[in-house]
Amino acid sequence: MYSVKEAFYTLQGEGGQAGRPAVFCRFTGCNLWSGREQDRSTSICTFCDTDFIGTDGQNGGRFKTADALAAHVAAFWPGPEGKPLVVFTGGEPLLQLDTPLIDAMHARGFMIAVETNGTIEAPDGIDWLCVSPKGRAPLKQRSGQELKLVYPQSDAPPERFIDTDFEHYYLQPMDLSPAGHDGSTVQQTLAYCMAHPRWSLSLQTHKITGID
Ligand SMILES: C[S@@+](CC[C@H](N)C(=O)[O-])C[C@H]1O[C@@H](n2cnc3c(N)ncnc32)[C@H](O)[C@@H]1O
Ligand SMILES: Nc1nc2[nH]cc(C(=O)O)c2c(=O)[nH]1
Ligand code: SF4
Ligand SMILES: [Mg+2]
Repeated sequence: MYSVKEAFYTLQGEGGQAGRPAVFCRFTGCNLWSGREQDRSTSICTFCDTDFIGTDGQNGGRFKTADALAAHVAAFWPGPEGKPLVVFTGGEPLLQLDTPLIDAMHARGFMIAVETNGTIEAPDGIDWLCVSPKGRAPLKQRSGQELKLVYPQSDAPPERFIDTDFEHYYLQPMDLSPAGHDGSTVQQTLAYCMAHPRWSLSLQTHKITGID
């Protein structure tokens, strides 16, 4: 059984695939925060910008089989043009994404991208793995296509992650508004990138353009 908060067609907003049309499938639940505001400040991950509780979002639901969920996701791709892309996110997608679902998406011609916090080792077969380490959480998944660290995090400085094996290294400014703070972290982040040029800036472009 898979629990999905929401599924929708949009553009990937972040990282190395930013701008690319994709179907997003957001799984319910996370291992680093309950999703309840009263637990935010005492959680390992405190700055999350996402509602991942329940199955009540747009096109959300519970799916008994990998094939049923793959068919649901594939139905949002608009037609035969281009290589279809699905982004599995959450919550924490690696609590639910498994080999049968990977195989069912590949069987439908999809490239599979995943956004994970890196605390759970990824299954084989993911085509674009984005790992985004969180605070003091141990990093188990140390390779992939991109490491995309939200910056700044006092418990997770960029220096801690240079001994990993990713094709691309991004710093993404922390959006402080979900936790009720104002102020921009963009200038701090671009200054760090310019001083440490192994890192590139990732902006959350969907928030700039106003899409999901
Ligand atoms: C909501 S998370 C879901 C996937 C997974 N649990 C993770 O943390 O990578 C999706 C992406 O949004 C990023 N993110 C979450 N809250 C953010 C915030 N307040 N500012 C900037 N990026 C944020 C995460 O680091 C991650 O790269
Ligand atoms: N457009 C868009 N791009 C995204 N990239 C990662 C997202 C996520 O929440 O995982 C996200 C999202 O929520 N929307
Ligand atoms: S690990 Fe990801 S989904 Fe979980 S609370 Fe943090 S940003 Fe949100
Ligand atoms: Mg998001």
